[in-house]
Amino acid sequence: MAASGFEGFEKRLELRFSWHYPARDWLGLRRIEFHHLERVLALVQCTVVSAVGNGFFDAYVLSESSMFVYPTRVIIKTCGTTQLLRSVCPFILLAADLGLTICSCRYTRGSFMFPELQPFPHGSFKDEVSYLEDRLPAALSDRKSSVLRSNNMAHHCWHVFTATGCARLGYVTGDGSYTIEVCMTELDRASAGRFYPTGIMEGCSISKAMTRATGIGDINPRALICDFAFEPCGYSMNGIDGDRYSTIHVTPEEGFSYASYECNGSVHDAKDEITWVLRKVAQVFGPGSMSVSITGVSQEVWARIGGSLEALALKCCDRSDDEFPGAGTVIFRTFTRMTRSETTTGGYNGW
Ligand SMILES: C[S@@+](CC[C@H](N)C(=O)[O-])C[C@H]1O[C@@H](n2cnc3c(N)ncnc32)[C@H](O)[C@@H]1O
Repeated sequence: MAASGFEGFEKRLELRFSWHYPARDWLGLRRIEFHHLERVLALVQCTVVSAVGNGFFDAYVLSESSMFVYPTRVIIKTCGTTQLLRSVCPFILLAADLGLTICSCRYTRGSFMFPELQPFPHGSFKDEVSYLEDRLPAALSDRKSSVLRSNNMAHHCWHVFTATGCARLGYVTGDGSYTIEVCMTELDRASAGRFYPTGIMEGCSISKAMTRATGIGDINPRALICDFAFEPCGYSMNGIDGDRYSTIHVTPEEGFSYASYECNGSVHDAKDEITWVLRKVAQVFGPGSMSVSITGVSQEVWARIGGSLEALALKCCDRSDDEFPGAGTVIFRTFTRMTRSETTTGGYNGW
């Protein structure tokens, strides 16, 4: 790995809100004026590079990853040396002005490639947790922080903090919805090379050409894609499909290559939909290592996903699960590319 480079691993924050009775309107947080969002993002140290919305939510591609604003939920994911947690207090205040009270907070991230470059409080998980503990209202009393470890790949640990106020604040769990977060490193060089603009792409939008040429556009053909190509390399996209979002961010530079995929879904979706999606994601990037974290699905769904990645020569080398009060179970798996001998001898080590 390079001594120093762009930090691809994102920090992700999800804040959910409930209405003060009797206030309620169908736009909720989507009423926050754009200049207020820009001020919050300035604190985090990133900007909006493009935006799209539908009847359910607004999706923003940021200079460092993405933000999704639903009527009662905001998801913000930022990479590099951004200070994501500085957005917590402003969002709580902006929501309060609209009659919304925070009822849950979830913060997740992988292990940084260059932790020494992270500004406070992101230099350590302990500082991040203290920062959140100090700023969240006491009513979010069910709290837990945990690091789900990968024994075989020390650089693929999953850091999770949750705080909920449960039913008394209107927070609902167990509705069958889930979120998948995928982090991939050591991207196949040919695949990573497609995220550098080339002369062949002249004459049409570079980002659209990347979406098409890489196969990203086929992951969910129903989704409206808002994509962005960085100079001299790099790519981000948000997909919107009804109330579902998906997002991909790519750092293609050799030595610290990284790509992430994230989407939300429901256990009531077609049985093999998520399996197909993850297979396609693995095919697009050809990662040497891949971690998958899911909140809200059963072990049975996991077994299907694992079997399908194995068929792409990715073996599960670690598993770690943890229960979070009021927030459900987080399942974390890490995979590595099989060696040639493992693929020929069927080296699958079980799920
Ligand atoms: C696509 S952005 C999104 C970050 C995402 N979390 C990731 O690393 O996969 C990161 C890539 O864009 C490149 N890049 C170029 N200009 C950038 C900018 N102003 N801000 C962030 N990334 C930029 C980086 O070198 C890197 O390859």
